[in-house]
Formats: sequence, structure tokens, C-alpha cells
Amino acid sequence: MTDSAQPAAAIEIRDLTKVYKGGKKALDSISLSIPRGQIYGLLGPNGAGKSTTINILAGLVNKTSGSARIWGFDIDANPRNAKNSIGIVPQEIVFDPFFTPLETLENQAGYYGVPRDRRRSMELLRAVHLQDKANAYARTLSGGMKRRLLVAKAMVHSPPILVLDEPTAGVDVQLRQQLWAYVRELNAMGVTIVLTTHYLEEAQQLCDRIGIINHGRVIADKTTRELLSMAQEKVVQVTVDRDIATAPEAPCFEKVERVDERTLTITYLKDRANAGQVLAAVQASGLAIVDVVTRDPDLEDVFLHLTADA
Ligand SMILES: Nc1ncnc2c1ncn2[C@@H]1O[C@H](COP(=O)(O)OP(=O)(O)OP(=O)(O)O)[C@@H](O)[C@H]1O
Repeated sequence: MTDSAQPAAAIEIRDLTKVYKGGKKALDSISLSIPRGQIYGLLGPNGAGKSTTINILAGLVNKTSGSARIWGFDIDANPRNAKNSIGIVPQEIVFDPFFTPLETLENQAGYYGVPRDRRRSMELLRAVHLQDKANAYARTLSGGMKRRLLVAKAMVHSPPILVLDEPTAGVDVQLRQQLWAYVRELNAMGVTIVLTTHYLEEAQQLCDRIGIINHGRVIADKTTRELLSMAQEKVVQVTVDRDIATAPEAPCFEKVERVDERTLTITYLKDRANAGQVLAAVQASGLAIVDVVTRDPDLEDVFLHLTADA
């Protein structure tokens, strides 16, 4: 596809609503525009509606109302092209246990109508470090290996968009890093990535942009940098020259915690105070500061703040 033929948004969701049988409203009119070429994190607490959104895009769940376009193709009007434009790594591990990884990929390529001379099953197995298992039964793979096979399976038809629903749940640190390295590689080759994860630190490192949903509604959709700058609380840890009998108090302190006899963690709101005022208040209480460590707010701080139920 030439550049001019590519849509501005990889995925465009408008007023998407899902009410499950039994009345549970999992999505309440969500709208999201996922830019082409980015790594986009779709985050939210358990039950927020992330998988429902992804499953609607995958054609596995029927929406109640609203619309979605994948690579410019409406999922109702043009379901085949929409489906061919996306590769989905589902949260649940589902394979026929009697096929080998190589057969699994070949079957999937057949399902998508990829001609034999354009299949790249072994290349994909190498990319996810499963070339040694090409001919083993899928049922003999470890959980982490199965997840990686699912990623390869989602890429057999070379879709421009790859969606990963909790791809690293239960995967050890080393394999998680390998998986993310591969995701980055795909992104560098132009694949738009959408992922959900509960590892906020990883989302912060990987994602260009992050959407947060809570109770079926979009509560944030911003660049990772913009989202981080929304954090109100800042933390400074001070070590003082003597044992602290009683923790100091000051109007600019939001919260004071004693870490040990000589160390305090002080939280302040960046709109109301700055680090200089906080340190001056500590000194004014008669303590001399011998060391200071500041911690920048991270995605977890912002996430918890935004999703805290009133
Ligand atoms: N098939 C279903 N029938 C009825 N309710 C459902 C069904 N699937 C999901 N739900 C409900 O819809 C809401 C959203 O679920 P969903 O799986 O989309 O959340 P999620 O954000 O992916 O959560 P998690 O992080 O736990 O995977 C939840 O309240 C869930 O219980």
C-alpha cells in the first residue's frame, strides 16, 4: 500500500457501545482514534472493557451500537478487508494441541489465503525464538512459548496493525523483554501496535500514546508524555542529621512518611509548592538535611489517580 493510500488513523472507534446479554454495559459510547505507526497502550482496571473493545475489532464480539474502522475499513460494511488489516493476539491461549508450531502458522496462513510462496512461517518462528520448536506439538510448549506462538500466528498475513491483549501475562521478565523487543522491531518496520497490559512500567516505556478506559468509558487519551505531566503529586525523600522524634509538619506537605529513623518521604502537590519550599520547611523544623532524592511521578501514579473511584 502506498503512503497516500494509508488512512490517517489505524483504528477509528466512534461511540462504540456494548451491552452483553443479561444487561451488563461493558462499553458506554467510547470513541478513540489510534494513530498510524504508533505503539498505543489501551489501559484500564480489570473489567474496564479493554478485551470487549479488542474482541469487537477482531469480529469475535458483536457491538450493540457505534462504529469502528480498521485501516479505513468499516467493520460492518467491509468486514473482510477490516479483518485482513489486523492481527490479534488474544488473551486466552487457544490452539489445537496436536499441531506443531510450524503447522499452526501454515494453517493460519491458509485460512487467510496467503499463497505458499509468500508464507514466512519459519521467519516468524525465528522472530519469536521458536525455531527449535517448529516441529514439536503445541501442547508441549511452555506458557511463554505458547504466547510467543500466538504473536507469530497473528502476523502470518502481514497485517499493518497488530493488537496484543495482555501478551505478557505469566511470561517471565527475560521473555517479556524479548517479546517487547520484537514488538518494537515490528513497529520500526511500520506496523501499528495496540496493546493492553497491566505492567504500567512497560506501557510507559513502550507506548507513544495511551488510552485509559474505566467502567466502559474513555477517561484519558493522550501521549504518554502528556499523561505523565498530569501527575499532581511529587515526592522528595530527605535524610536528616539526627533521629526524627516527631515528623515535621508544614502546609506545603501533602503527606509525610517516616522511612527509617533519619529518612522521610514527603509528598507535595506541584501546583501548590516546589521542592525548595518543601526542603526549607524541613530545615525550619530544626532538622539539617544531609541527602535528598526526588522521584518523578510515573504512569502508575497517574493511572491510580485517574481510575480512583469517587
Ligand atoms: N460474555 C460476557 N457476558 C457478560 N458480561 C461480560 C462478558 N464478557 C465481559 N463481560 C463483562 O464486561 C465488562 C468488561 O469486560 P472486559 O473483559 O472487556 O474487561 P477488561 O478491561 O478486558 O478486563 P481485564 O483487564 O480483566 O481483562 C466486565 O464487567 C465483564 O464482566
